[in-house]
Amino acid sequence: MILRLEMPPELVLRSQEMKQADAASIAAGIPGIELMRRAGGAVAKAAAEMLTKEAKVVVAAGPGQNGGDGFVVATLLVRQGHRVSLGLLGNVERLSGDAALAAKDWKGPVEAAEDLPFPEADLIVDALFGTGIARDLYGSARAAVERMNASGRPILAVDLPSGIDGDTGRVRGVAVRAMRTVTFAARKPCHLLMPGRAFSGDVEVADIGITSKTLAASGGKLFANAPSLWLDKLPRPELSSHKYDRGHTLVVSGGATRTGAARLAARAALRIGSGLVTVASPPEALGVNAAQLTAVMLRGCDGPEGLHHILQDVRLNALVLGPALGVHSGTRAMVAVAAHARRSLVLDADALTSFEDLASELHQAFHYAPTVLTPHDGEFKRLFNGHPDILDPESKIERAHRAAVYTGAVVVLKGPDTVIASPDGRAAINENGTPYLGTAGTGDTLCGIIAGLMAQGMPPFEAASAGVWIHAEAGASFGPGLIAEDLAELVPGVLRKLLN
Ligand SMILES: NC(=O)C1=CN([C@@H]2O[C@H](COP(=O)(O)OP(=O)(O)OC[C@H]3O[C@@H](n4cnc5c(N)ncnc54)[C@H](OP(=O)(O)O)[C@@H]3O)[C@@H](O)[C@H]2O)[C@H](O)CC1
Ligand SMILES: [K+]
Repeated sequence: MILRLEMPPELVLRSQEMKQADAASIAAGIPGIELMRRAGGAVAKAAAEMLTKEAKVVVAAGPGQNGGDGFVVATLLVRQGHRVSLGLLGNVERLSGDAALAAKDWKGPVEAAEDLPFPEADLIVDALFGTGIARDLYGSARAAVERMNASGRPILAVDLPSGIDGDTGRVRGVAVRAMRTVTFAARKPCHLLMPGRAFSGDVEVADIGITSKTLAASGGKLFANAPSLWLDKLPRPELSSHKYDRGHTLVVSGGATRTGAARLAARAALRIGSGLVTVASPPEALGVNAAQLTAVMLRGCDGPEGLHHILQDVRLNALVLGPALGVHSGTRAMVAVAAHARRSLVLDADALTSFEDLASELHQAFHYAPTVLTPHDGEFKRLFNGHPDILDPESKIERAHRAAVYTGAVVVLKGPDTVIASPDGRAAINENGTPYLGTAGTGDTLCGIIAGLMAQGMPPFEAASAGVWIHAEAGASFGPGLIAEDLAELVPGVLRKLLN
């Protein structure tokens, strides 16, 4: 992993934002047809890398500008000596704008997409649909995609695989399974969100002359989660700093038979650099915890009143609440005490599901307590049951964003494509997840990492984004056989790569 500090965060643009960037570039003097020629040129270059001379390329073009790109690709590949057949969904007279201009450059026959010989192709170029897909594919559009996939031949997708929704990554009925995708100027959410990420294959971003300034003016709040987004805010211990400078994380433990989650979170908080870590344990679990803790300290904590008493110590500046606390009013009362204590909070598991059907109690509840919620899909659905305005959006980014605005907390909506959303509109999509993290207790470890970063002063959005990335990187560095107990011990290796 080569980390260059000067690398700016990678912007991800939604379809509408991309259209604005297009228009701004055209207004700044780059004709649309020139953008299309550059886009097609980038695809043709990628295709040529995948082909031997004389190879047979089959280009499937659609009725819009994505199809226009396809005409450009076909024209260029013929000039490079390849055998190219092009089929169009719809008829060429109905093409408009730049696509019509691109079609004029194509000197070969325009076949019907339905008749294209996909099985004979050395390479199929998918230029049916891009960001303009407006509904589920049906009829001849659906048939073309199904025949492309059935051919078993390698497919190079233009901008994004046809049938994938650019903003949500969802399959609109059926979608092309591409080996490779060439997109333009910036990646779209579908290249990072599942299943769009899987359908896109290897994604290459081609520079077609749209400046980063134009992109930032058109988008600017959606990012790929990577060190470039938060490395500048990652705590770096100074020689002079001592443990009290690096915060004090408090993890509230469950009852005598449910204490492991708190210890996993506590160990992770220590490993990520929290100066001190304490487990607040119910009296009946003190013995169990004491027998298994060393550098992590231990205090008795009897319910919400006990927590209120402990929090008189203002040095306790970050809390983890939730894992194994139980789904009941006592847990809700603990959350209320923590929120009023104005410390950094990470709420997970039972601290979330205790508010099932009571999400209104979390409405704007965290103004004074920098808070991160870390639900997986199931917990999210239970927590916001009865809030269709939050649950309904098809976009995972939109759901997480609305939950963040509603609660006032940063929301980490976990999955293979975890989305981190802030109430201020920023969001990041994580893509270094590994299936090996799907084992008991890894969520507890993530809570500890995020809380430990906030204990050291990292703001909640950056702490959550960095925590998700570091957590996944640690899991991926271990691979098969990973169990939650391994994760915290793998954090130092990831920190070394980040901080050296
Ligand atoms: N800077 C850039 O990113 C550039 C992008 N380019 C390419 O432009 C496309 C976006 O082009 P657009 O025309 O907006 O959209 P599409 O080509 O993806 O498709 C729209 C047409 O498809 C029809 N449509 C939509 N859904 C369906 C469906 N389910 N079944 C059948 N037909 C469908 C739609 O017709 P309507 O009936 O909905 O009006 C449109 O005709 C982008 O992806 C890039 O590839 C530029 O070329 C270069 C710069
Ligand atoms: K496409």
